[in-house]
Amino acid sequence: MTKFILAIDQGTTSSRAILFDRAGLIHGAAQQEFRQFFPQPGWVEHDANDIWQSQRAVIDEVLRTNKVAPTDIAAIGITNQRETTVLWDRATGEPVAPAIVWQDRRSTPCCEALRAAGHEVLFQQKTGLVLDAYFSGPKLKWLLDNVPGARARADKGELAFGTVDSWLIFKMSGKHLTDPSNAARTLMFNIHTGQWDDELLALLDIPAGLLPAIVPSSGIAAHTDASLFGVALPIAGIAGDQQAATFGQACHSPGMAKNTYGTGCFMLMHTGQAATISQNKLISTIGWTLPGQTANRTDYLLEGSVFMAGAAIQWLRDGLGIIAHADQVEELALAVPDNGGVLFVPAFAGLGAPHWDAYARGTMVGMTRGTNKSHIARATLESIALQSADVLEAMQADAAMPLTQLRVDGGCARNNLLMQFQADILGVPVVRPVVTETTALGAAFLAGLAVGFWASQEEIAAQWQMERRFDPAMAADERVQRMGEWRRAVERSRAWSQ
Ligand SMILES: Nc1ncnc2c1ncn2[C@@H]1O[C@H](COP(=O)(O)OP(=O)(O)O)[C@@H](O)[C@H]1O
Ligand SMILES: O=P(O)(O)OC[C@H](O)CO
Repeated sequence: MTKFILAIDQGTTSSRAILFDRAGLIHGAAQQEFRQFFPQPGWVEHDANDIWQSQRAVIDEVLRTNKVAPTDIAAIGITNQRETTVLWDRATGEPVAPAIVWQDRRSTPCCEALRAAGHEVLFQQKTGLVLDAYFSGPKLKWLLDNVPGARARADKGELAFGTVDSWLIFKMSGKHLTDPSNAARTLMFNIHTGQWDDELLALLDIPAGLLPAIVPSSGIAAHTDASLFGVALPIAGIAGDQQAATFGQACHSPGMAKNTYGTGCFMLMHTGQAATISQNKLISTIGWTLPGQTANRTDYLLEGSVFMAGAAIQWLRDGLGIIAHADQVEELALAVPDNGGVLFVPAFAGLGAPHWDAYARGTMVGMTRGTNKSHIARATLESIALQSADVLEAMQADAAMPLTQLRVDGGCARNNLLMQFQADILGVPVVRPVVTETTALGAAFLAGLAVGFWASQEEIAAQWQMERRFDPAMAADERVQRMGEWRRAVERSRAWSQ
């Protein structure tokens, strides 16, 4: 009897492979960082071969170090950094250009031109997204327009486009596939019909022949080439990393939400089986598609991304040098009873949801002669929670669903002071699970459901276990006053570099 699901978690800076047992607990994990390229200001690239080779290496390592045979694995689940765009030669399997990473801004002029031509509402209605360089379609157009010979070769059917899930599946199985949660991040995919959209493809000037076939997020999509593991293993789960984390946090029904506190913050709320198009500058996205008894069932999410969260803690470490390790920020902040009136808006790269102000810049206000580094540490931690509170407020205005608890994960979620302040400022309990590798767990769950390793979504949800709950302790009037102060600080940061 097989014992494990192998989750492949291909992130922006590292590739991970994690083995999960039937209890949904981690049996073993391996991780490897890979190279980042910044060839011009605003450009971020990966070598797609590095992505595959680092992923291959950690898969081998996790099997070897845990003495797990491929025959012990019931299925593989894949989750990945989203939007990052790979273009490769179908015949040789070699990339024709560096992969353009989600953070890369080079396709901004393409988005501005589409906006100027009046297409913004069409894109938002069909894709749930804002017309922004973040997403894959404009990145793919840039590659076709700028890599010598690429457009002609694409027209002849020689090339294939994919997000990172597609690329890894191609490398493992030779199949050209993606799932709706990844396709929904491209500005080329209609989230209501679940199909690539010809009208949007025409506006972006992208030939449909480049695109992968769409398969459900949970279901046997392909088998690995026998040469990889000696046996053909089913690839049975596929989802973008934030959607996978939402699934792994068992946010399976409307109104449930999770927030991942990593470099940035990604808050996603389940909104049911029809898309809610945001009126408050959030993104609507597909969470996952599960096979149903008669038809596939698609679950939709609202998403808000905050650009600077853990990155602001890294700035305390690397920019100011007031801590040596991220873990020290809690102790430093606890050396003072409060922020001493200091507010910090870490808009180093502008503000993301719900402000979307590319010209906002980092701003610290309220300092006096008594301000010290502990106040700054405290204000930095508070800024992570306050930015998340802005996103949640927009979400609740869109979805009109009261939140009963916020499930949390990611590197900064280890910080108890931050989690308590998050509960206080939201007025909602914050709940941290035992397994915080929720991204990989979500991919494992999707794969395990497809092959009967787990019987049902209910069985999975029952495996979710709380490690700690933070109950709100702040008085309502103080909360209102603190949010008011925060709004004034955000106003001061806005449009600064314009
Ligand atoms: N104890 C802590 N308190 C606050 N932030 C922390 C702590 N430990 C780590 N971090 C932050 O967590 C981030 C890393 O989290 P992770 O989930 O691995 O992010 P990513 O997947 O985006 O690389 C770093 O930016 C780091 O500054
Ligand atoms: O790789 P991460 O964890 O930084 O996630 C990246 C997101 O998927 C980008 O949308």
